[in-house]
Amino acid sequence: MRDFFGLKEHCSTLKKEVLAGLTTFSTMAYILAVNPMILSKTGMDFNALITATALAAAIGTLVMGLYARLPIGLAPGMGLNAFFAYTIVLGMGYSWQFALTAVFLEGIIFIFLSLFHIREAIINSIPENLKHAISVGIGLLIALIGMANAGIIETGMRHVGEGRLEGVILQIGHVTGPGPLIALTGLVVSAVLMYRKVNAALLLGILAATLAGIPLGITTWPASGSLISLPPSLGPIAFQLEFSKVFTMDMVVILFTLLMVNLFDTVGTLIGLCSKAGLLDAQGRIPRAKQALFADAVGTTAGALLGTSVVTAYVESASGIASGGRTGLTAVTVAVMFLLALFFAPLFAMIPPAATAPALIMVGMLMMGAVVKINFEDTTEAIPAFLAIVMMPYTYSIAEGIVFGMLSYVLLKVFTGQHRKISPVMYALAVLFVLSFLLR
Ligand SMILES: Nc1nc2[nH]cnc2c(=O)[nH]1
Repeated sequence: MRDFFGLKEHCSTLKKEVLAGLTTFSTMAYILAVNPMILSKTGMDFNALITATALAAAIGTLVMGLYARLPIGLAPGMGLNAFFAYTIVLGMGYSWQFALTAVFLEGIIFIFLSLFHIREAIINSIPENLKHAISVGIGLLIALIGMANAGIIETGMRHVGEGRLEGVILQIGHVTGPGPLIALTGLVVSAVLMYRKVNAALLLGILAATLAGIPLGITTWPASGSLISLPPSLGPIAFQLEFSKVFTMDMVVILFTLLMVNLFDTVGTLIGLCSKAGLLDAQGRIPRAKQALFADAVGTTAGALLGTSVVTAYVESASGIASGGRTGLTAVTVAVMFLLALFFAPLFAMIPPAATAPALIMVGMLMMGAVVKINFEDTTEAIPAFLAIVMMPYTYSIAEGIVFGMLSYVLLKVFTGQHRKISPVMYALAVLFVLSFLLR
């Protein structure tokens, strides 16, 4: 097993990898509660969605661990589950069965794209500075998710004179409330342990925050009184595809959106995570990229059959990488935990979202470190990098950040006479991005 995962070659140990897997799982586990909450808005069965979410995550992550052998966890993505529920079903008026069919077709197209090396060509065409910018932007985005989960920041209103109120996108939350208080407690615990080079720093921060939530009343014992239960049946949502409206313009637009967002989210996440783990090769390429993309595609296709939205590589995997995870064994641990979670749903539901916030915030800080590698002297490099960085948290989307970074890169290089620095793949992507804006 040590040879299969290459533990020695990566200077890692069994203990380190399992701990890393537990850390990543603990930062991803919220999806077991949040994904069913979002997708059930379409009328899908909530309990069946818990099982579908856990199984889809386990399948995608297992392929990542055993086939791509990378320390990355997969689960239904938070951007595309909202697109599934709020845009396709509630906005455009389609059935959830139609939306699942779109996800299924997207997964199949992805499998073909990864077989023909197209996705790798796209990944490898991204310029060096933008790759660093992607890591930094993802860091800011996941710190933002953590801060918002904990209630340290929130949307709100401010006075603009004469008793009038105006909406503000972000403001400080009630930092003395229970959520922010346990998050800040966990943050201090994690930060001190990280300084002392304790591998489990992030996991222990989550544990400390969860315990701190008991006296404050936000960590509560399950209503059933038991921490163990049998997995809910998949019956109401599995294998419910509906092919009657496949050949429509709406399906083309939906498929194009799913493909673009999934592709760039996955690509950005893989680059950011592998760079953090020190796994990129001398040319800055992802090891076993084809297999990693395949894991994503298989997870999505299986997920659609089980009854959930697009499965993607999770940026939260940075927490396990930060605690030492370097090989597929980390991912296998995450997958096993998702399978176990099927029986311990009440236990995982006990961890309040605020308690996972410290890990997300600390990981954001670690990913920000790549900022020193960006060339800020040449403005045709610095401006695209800056746009990619800030647009990720501002739009709450890794994919949008990459689009802004890549489009501005192509435009600036062309208008400053440096068009030779742009590869044909970059030109093709720029055209596709413009098209995707026009089709929205
Ligand atoms: N990369 C990535 N990470 C996530 N973590 C939670 N949701 C997502 C997502 O949609 N993409």
